[in-house]
Amino acid sequence: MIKLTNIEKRYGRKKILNGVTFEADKGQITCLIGINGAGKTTILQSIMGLTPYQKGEITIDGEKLSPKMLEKITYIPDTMTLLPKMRIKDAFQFMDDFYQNWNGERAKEILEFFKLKEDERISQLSKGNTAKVNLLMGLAMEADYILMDEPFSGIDIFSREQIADVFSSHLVEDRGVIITTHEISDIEHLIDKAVLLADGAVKKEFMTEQVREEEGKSVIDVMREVYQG
Ligand SMILES: Nc1ncnc2c1ncn2[C@@H]1O[C@H](COP(=O)(O)OP(=O)(O)OP(=O)(O)O)[C@@H](O)[C@H]1O
Repeated sequence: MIKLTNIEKRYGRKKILNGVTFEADKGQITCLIGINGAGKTTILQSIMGLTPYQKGEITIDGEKLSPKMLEKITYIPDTMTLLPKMRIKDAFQFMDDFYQNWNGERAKEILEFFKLKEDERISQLSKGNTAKVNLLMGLAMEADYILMDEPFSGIDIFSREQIADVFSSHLVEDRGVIITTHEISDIEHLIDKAVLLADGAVKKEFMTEQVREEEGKSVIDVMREVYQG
């Protein structure tokens, strides 16, 4: 489990996170939901130790962040980090050379799933295919937890559907996934837990199925109550 307790984060004098507390379990997809600037990326970066926070605690399977614990997590940012000149197969080779927990078989499996060709150059990928390659690079790492920043943002409906299919496949099954979004409607059916953010804090955290079954509400219904009510 990834557990955040009372995380406070400032950029200069501006408080971005003001006591963020939530948990993300293995075997579940947890979705951080909030408007642009709510602090979603900052939360993922804090978990990864990429940005310092001033107060609070983050633990992974009960232990504090350390380089060893970070091996359990893979972070998929919302921007392409591979060199534009590379072909997909070069990226695979690079990962194989430098990362012990790179699973080349799985990378090829996902490549086929997305119907991408390993000869394609990173610079020539469409926006949707860029998102798919980003996702692929993260999912092919042997990690217990996957953090993904806006994996569905700005891409067409067909690419979104393909990406959604990966989320409900064995490629994600046992892992703990945290994804961020400011647009829940397309992915509501995929997520197990929703964490609603506003004003630097968690306004509500709930299991989507429980709320659906016990209260007959969708995630969007709950969002309306929290953000507009
Ligand atoms: N390096 C930085 N220096 C100063 N302020 C920053 C920095 N990075 C982010 N911020 C501010 O922190 C706040 C939260 O940003 P963050 O990117 O975490 O939000 P977000 O919820 O991921 O937004 P989006 O949906 O647009 O990606 C914003 O007000 C942003 O301007």
